[in-house]
Amino acid sequence: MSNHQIHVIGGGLAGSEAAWQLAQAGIKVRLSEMRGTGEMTPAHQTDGLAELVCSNSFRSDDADKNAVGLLHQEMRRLGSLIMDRAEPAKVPAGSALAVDRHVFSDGVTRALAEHPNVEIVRERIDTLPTDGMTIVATGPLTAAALASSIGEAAGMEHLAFFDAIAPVIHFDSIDMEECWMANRWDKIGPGGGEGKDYINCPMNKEQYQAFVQGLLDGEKTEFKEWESSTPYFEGCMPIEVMASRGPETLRHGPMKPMGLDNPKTGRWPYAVVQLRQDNASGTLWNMVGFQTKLKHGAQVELFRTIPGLEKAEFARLGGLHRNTFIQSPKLLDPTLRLKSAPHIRFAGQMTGCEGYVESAAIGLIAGRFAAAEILGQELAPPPADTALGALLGHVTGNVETTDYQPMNVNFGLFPTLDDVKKKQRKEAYTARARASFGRWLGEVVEPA
Ligand SMILES: Cc1cc2nc3c(=O)[nH]c(=O)nc-3n(C[C@H](O)[C@H](O)[C@H](O)COP(=O)(O)OP(=O)(O)OC[C@H]3O[C@@H](n4cnc5c(N)ncnc54)[C@H](O)[C@@H]3O)c2cc1C
Repeated sequence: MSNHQIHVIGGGLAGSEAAWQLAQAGIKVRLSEMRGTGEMTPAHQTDGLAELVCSNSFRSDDADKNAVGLLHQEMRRLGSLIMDRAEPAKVPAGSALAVDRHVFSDGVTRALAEHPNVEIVRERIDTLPTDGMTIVATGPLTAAALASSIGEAAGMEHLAFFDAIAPVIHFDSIDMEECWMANRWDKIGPGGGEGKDYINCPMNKEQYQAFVQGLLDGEKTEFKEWESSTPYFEGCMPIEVMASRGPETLRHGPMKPMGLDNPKTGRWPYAVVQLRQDNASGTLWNMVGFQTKLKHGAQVELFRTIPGLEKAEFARLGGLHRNTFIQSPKLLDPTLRLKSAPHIRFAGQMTGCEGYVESAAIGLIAGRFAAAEILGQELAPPPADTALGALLGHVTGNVETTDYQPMNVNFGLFPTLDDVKKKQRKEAYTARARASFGRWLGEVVEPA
């Protein structure tokens, strides 16, 4: 079958889902996957499509109280292959959806191999196609030649080789009695304002020393050899690496107290942890300079010792891995097409979503957008108050971020519901999303 109508590059979570959506819409797909030719990414271990490279969990399956559970539900309503093949591969994991990774990957591979509209070709693609409709879904570990071809098309400065990420916290879990808003030296930023852009969490000497010790002692994620060859970005050094350089290093770096008068004491604290607004609505706040490779459990335990963050809820925890992603809000249009070359769409983690489910979800909607385009139909993006719409908004720039970084789906990406009591807010978000998603589905034209 060489008369394909679309070329999907990468048979991971996103590419498999995109290919499935297209095939189900009656479109002939060529799906190129380099594994199976003797090539391997540094993290994959098999030739199977949609291989899960690390944990075997799709996280919470609770569609009433959890944003990723809601995303599962929306994907199921759209006939997701990933969600469908997860079902028979399920292993017990409480309220989470976890799978036997081999059963799961075999199921996805078989479904695509048996589909009459899909041709799976084991080949490595080294350059972005100059014509023909294409979806690029080659993931965070995109092979080097294609990564540099993408860099040329996207502008090299837009292709990030990402290393460390800092945690992001839900605003309504921060104790603002303990913290205060201020800029260093009360400086007014370029965007104007009152010089009160940052949330500052004060520490005394004992708290600081215990915190530094906690960083040094905390359990770290071990990295494979390949990660040691990926250089850190300037200014993106993991915090525990800085802490290991000396007890005062952090007090002269990201935890510097200078110019930050605590209104309770009228003096600078011994050290300060600063949080910077991460989204336009102010529901998410980023821990400035706190990129880390501490294990997730160790991060939660240690960061909750910071005054004001005792009850912090994390929208994202810090992490470190090689990650190729593009500055999607700048480069892509609302249907994930590269503005400078609209025959190319991007999908999956390449677009700056984070996680298996999110990558598959962006693959799903990229497949649907491409199918609609080929069939001459209109497909409006899902509404911003649905999980899929909120995630797509993060990727395509409907939600403004001060610094575009990969992110899991979470309620902080949804339009706010301030008039609902905090206890009932999660259910209110999901109820609103379900109604909105249902209305949108009503408008989606399914192919005959
Ligand atoms: C080390 C590591 C650990 C992770 N752990 C987790 C975790 O525990 N939980 C979680 O939710 N997420 C995790 N992630 C994130 C996870 O990888 C992604 O969320 C998800 O797999 C991305 O889906 P994707 O389809 O975008 O990319 P992938 O699933 O990586 O698929 C991309 C595919 O493209 C292929 N490919 C690459 N280059 C080419 C080329 N030039 N030509 C042809 N094919 C190519 C690859 O072989 C691969 O099959 C981890 C990521 C990494 C790197």
